[in-house]
Amino acid sequence: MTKLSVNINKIAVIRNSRGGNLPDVIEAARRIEGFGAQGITVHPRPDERHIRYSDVRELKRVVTTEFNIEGNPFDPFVELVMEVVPTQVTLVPDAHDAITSNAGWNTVKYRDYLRSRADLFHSRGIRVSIFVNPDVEMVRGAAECGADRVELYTEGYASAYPSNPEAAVRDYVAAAEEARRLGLGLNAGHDLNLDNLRYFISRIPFTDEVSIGHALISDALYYGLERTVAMYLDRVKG
Ligand SMILES: CC(=O)[C@@H](O)[C@H](O)COP(=O)(O)O
Ligand SMILES: NCC(=O)COP(=O)(O)O
Repeated sequence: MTKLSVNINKIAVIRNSRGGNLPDVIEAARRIEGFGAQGITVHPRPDERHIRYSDVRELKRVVTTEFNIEGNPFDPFVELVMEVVPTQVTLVPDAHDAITSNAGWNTVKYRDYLRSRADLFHSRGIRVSIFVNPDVEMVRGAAECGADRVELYTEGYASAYPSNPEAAVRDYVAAAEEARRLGLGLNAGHDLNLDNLRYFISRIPFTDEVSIGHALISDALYYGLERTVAMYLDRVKG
């Protein structure tokens, strides 16, 4: 079964636009779990433009499903994750000024660095996922780093899907099969949405988890949060 982890960054964006605590990201996380999502994802960025480090600490106290923290393992991020001890940490190679994640790791070039970070997180029992492009060499590299899972960066899939779904998913199927052959778990995320999600899952049914934020929170403006979570849960059934 593929789990749906809802990325709540965008709820924090709205809150931060006015100061105060509306909408309340903690209450939103509680409701999202109550509506059936199997995980909560946050991606605190160094400028704290959406999720703040203080949100992450508070969320740890209320999240009862899988808690996934994403980010580049700079020292302050590592300290936060080691303190909070989420279910999973997803290592993403974001530049400080990146608008959003725009590439996976080069797991060959950064093998020693990633391995040292993975060892550290494992020492607290935290599952480690490494964000990679759909490239079998990068999946093999992630295994060499000691990752438990890879997260396939699905922006390329999402942008190519409308014109040719079969071509869009091809590299992802190959990367996913390599991950499975190596005994790695498989996550996927970025720009997944109500249109492209079912096909992805139908082609890679052994996907362990998808993390979805931007489209899901946008859809919630049209359909409401409860109905939107239900619609995404329906899509991940394949
Ligand atoms: C890792 C990833 O794919 C991103 O989608 C990210 O988690 C979203 O971050 P933003 O909400 O900052 O765009
Ligand atoms: N790991 C991807 C994620 O958490 C959400 O990405 P997006 O749906 O906001 O593009």
